[in-house]
Amino acid sequence: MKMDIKTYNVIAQQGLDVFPTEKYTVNQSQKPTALLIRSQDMHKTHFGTNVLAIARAGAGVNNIPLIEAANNGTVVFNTPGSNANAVKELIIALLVLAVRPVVPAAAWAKKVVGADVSLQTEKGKNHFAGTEIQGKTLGVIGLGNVGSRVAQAAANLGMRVIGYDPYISVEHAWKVSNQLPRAEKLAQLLPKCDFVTIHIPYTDKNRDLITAKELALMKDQAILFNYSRWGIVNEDDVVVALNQKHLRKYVTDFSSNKIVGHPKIMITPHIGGTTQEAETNGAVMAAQTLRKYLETGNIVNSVNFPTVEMPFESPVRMTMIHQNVPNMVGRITTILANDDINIDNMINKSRGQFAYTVIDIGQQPAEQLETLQKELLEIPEVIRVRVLKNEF
Ligand SMILES: NC(=O)c1ccc[n+]([C@@H]2O[C@H](COP(=O)([O-])OP(=O)(O)OC[C@H]3O[C@@H](n4cnc5c(N)ncnc54)[C@H](O)[C@@H]3O)[C@@H](O)[C@H]2O)c1
Ligand SMILES: O=C(O)[C@H](O)COP(=O)(O)O
Repeated sequence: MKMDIKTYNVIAQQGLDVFPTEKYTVNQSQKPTALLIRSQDMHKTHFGTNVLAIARAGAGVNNIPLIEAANNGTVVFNTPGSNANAVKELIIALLVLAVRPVVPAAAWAKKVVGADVSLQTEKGKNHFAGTEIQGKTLGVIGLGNVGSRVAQAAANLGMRVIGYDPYISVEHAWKVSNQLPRAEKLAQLLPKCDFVTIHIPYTDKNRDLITAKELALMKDQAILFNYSRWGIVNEDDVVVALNQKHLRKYVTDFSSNKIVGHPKIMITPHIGGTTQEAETNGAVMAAQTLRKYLETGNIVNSVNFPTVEMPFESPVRMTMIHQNVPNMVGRITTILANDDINIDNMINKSRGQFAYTVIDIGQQPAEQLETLQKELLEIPEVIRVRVLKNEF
């Protein structure tokens, strides 16, 4: 039977082309095998136990209930870095647009008409003087895929850059230049910066990271950019800081009733990752990750399960999603031993309260595999058991 992939949001065709039609259908079943999504709010969208995996083409996964999905036996993936360049380029453009009145100048120039249009337009330039970003200080909160690129690009343009990321991964720590000054605390970064840009995930910990207290620490007339998510910046406090003429501008990808229409707030409609290149990268990466998991059980780029990669060399593979409690491997292998099944290869890894075990075995009659699957599912802590046939 073919596996069905259900899509939500706009998914680039190049991503859908990753699924060969001999094995997959797209949006053809009421009970899809997996979901391929972008910002669809999965907290409000029901997905059944038929859903083995959800791939988010993009970075942010606050739209997906990760623990509930794991308890449902659903592995969730994202596509780290797939749209980071798109966001980087936009932030650089917005930094310039925040200090050069390009948009109002162009709007004004459009309205100048008449025989002496060239002269009149030229005369108007004095009303549209700006400043430069070179030599100014940019604070970058979060030095992951987006933040590290923004920091490097801004430094290349002659800005002084200060980074802040107390949780930086080893991978990103290597990517960020060791010349980049880092703040140990947010309170050290904020008073030094003319611009502050935020590139962190929305989590419970990061809710209201920027409130009146942090805004008060910012330099007078500083400009704040939020291209991360709603909720990280307290909008009531931002409006107060703008009205008190302390903060100069707030530039964000996320609109709301609290900020829309404010003269010092520039809002874009969540377009940070909306370029053809980023949409293609994300869709292809998500689709490839899904295929790998569906066909081999291997997990890469998951946000609720550990990375588990083992070459699929035996005729049959059993994968088990279970709670991370003692003696699971013992109980699983005892069932196999009782059924007289020899293990060719196995791996077990955990992440938080969940774990994943992969066991490769020789060819077995279909009925025996069915019985084995049932027996393994009888272990109360086992959430899902899959049996995969090696097709290569
Ligand atoms: N506007 C858009 O279209 C758009 C596009 C891409 C990403 N995003 C948002 O930006 C976020 C970051 O994207 P990314 O690809 O760089 O993710 P990433 O996972 O590569 O990097 C996030 C970084 O933030 C750091 N971090 C977490 N909490 C922090 C905190 N309190 N202070 C400082 N650093 C902290 C982490 O250690 C990590 O290095 C995403 O989660 C998403 O919400 C938005
Ligand atoms: O987290 C992300 O990757 C961005 O916010 C992009 O979201 P989108 O795929 O809905 O444009």
